[in-house]
Amino acid sequence: MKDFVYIGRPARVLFGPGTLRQLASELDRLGVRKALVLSTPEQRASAEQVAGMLGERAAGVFDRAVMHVPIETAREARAHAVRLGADCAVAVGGGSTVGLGKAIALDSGLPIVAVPTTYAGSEMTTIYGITEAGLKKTGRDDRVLPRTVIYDPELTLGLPVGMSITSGMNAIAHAAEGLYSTTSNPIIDLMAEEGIRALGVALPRLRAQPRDLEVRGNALYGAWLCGTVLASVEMALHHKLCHTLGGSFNLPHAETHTVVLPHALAYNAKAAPEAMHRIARALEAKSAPQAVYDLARDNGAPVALRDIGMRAEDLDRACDIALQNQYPNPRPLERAALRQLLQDAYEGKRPSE
Ligand SMILES: NC(=O)C1=CN([C@@H]2O[C@H](COP(=O)(O)OP(=O)(O)OC[C@H]3O[C@@H](n4cnc5c(N)ncnc54)[C@H](OP(=O)(O)O)[C@@H]3O)[C@@H](O)[C@H]2O)C=CC1
Ligand SMILES: O=C(O)/C=C\C(=O)CC(=O)O
Repeated sequence: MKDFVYIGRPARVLFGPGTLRQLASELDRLGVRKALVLSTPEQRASAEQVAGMLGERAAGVFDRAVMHVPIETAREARAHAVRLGADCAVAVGGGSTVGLGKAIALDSGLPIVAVPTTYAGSEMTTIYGITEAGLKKTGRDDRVLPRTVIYDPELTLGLPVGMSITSGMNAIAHAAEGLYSTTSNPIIDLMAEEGIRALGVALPRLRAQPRDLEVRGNALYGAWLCGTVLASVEMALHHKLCHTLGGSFNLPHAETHTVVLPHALAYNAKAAPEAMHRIARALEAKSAPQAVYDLARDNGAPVALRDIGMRAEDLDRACDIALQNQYPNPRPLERAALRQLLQDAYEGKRPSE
């Protein structure tokens, strides 16, 4: 076994159908009086429902969360929280809404309670992202880690199937890269493999029965594990490529993860055989890159960058950007091979092994 460093972060997780009803007692535990409830404009009804459950303890609803947390929105939300006398924020939604909560916490230290409704995993991490003048800055800070996470599968029943599959693939990507991370460790590896296994089983079932609470619960369980992996070890080439494609070419987050992952795994396969073995074992398959590709394709998710808004003429530039400020990766980044990876992902080719 190699030497390693393991860091355990505080995590208080309430898990199960109906756990949202414990929100008020969680606020008591945190010693806070009034919560600002955050959501996207489209999920305002859920936020209103949560505010309704809190009664007088709801300071109000701020429904302007959007992807990648524009700094203007974060400032507006912080000002809103101050104006309403909120001493806590409750983020009800996916990574975009949790991200807005984190931006508030980063500046103000306000405690966050996260109620995730996708599988992105942000609720388990100290990673924040804020976009200013078109550039997304990310960092890690303990202040942004939600104090309590409520995984209530009832709230995910309405997550559209397509988004559920791609969001689940986003989670699998955290765990897959965690397994070959330069900072991996045996405890996090266990979570990574189990997270991939849980989602590998849940996603096809979820496609068939999107309103099955047990299946939704299994998917959230996998997402929790995969989010913990993202929080605990450094990510590699795959995340770098997705951040390039999302940040510079405005491709949709979860779909981009879905398309790129098989190709990033194929790129790293020979350099990380043990990780590939564990990913393949978790998905009950022989080849990790092919298994991940098949999981996406067979469940109706996009498999080609050209189908999610990428232009062929931008592939060279994407390759150049991905080569800058590289994330540590098991296989060194070679321009020609990386350009081929992007071409394969653009065309949606199934990896050859
Ligand atoms: N800091 C971190 O550790 C991490 C950060 N992220 C960040 O999070 C963002 C991506 O998160 P992701 O969750 O994919 O994206 P969003 O939060 O934008 O949610 C994705 C989609 O899911 C829909 N949705 C969410 N909840 C429901 C629901 N209950 N019912 C119906 N639809 C729902 C949203 O619809 P609508 O828009 O209509 O609300 C949206 O279209 C990115 O900005 C990414 O960088 C991702 C992972 C980790
Ligand atoms: O970009 C961020 O906000 C931080 C991390 C992630 O988005 C992780 C991911 O790519 O899913």
